[in-house]
Amino acid sequence: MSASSCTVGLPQMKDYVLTESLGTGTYATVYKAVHKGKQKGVVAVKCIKRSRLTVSSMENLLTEIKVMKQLQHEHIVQLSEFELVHYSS
Ligand SMILES: Nc1ncnc2c1ncn2[C@@H]1O[C@H](COP(=O)(O)OP(=O)(O)OP(=O)(O)O)[C@@H](O)[C@H]1O
Repeated sequence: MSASSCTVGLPQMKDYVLTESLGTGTYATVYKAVHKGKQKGVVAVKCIKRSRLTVSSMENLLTEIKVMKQLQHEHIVQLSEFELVHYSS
């Protein structure tokens, strides 16, 4: 899959170019992205809207990240990394 050159309005990340939206959930939008260094190829980047998080949903999210980091299974998406980025939408 190739990266689109039009990324206006998409969150900017240091190591990834976000190319298109894949879907939106309660707290986040998930984008297709390409690793700039090409080592990781095409990935899904989940961008969580901080303004939508309550204290308890933030705690749930941190627990989810902790658990996802430990899971390794062929039928479960592998969490690669977690990064805190500020952007205006
Ligand atoms: N790894 C992925 N690859 C491709 N698309 C994805 C991936 N993860 C999520 N998506 C898409 O993005 C959407 C939003 O995902 P997200 O995890 O934010 O919410 P959800 O779990 O679907 O819903 P909710 O948070 O409301 O329970 C999904 O419904 C799916 O369409």
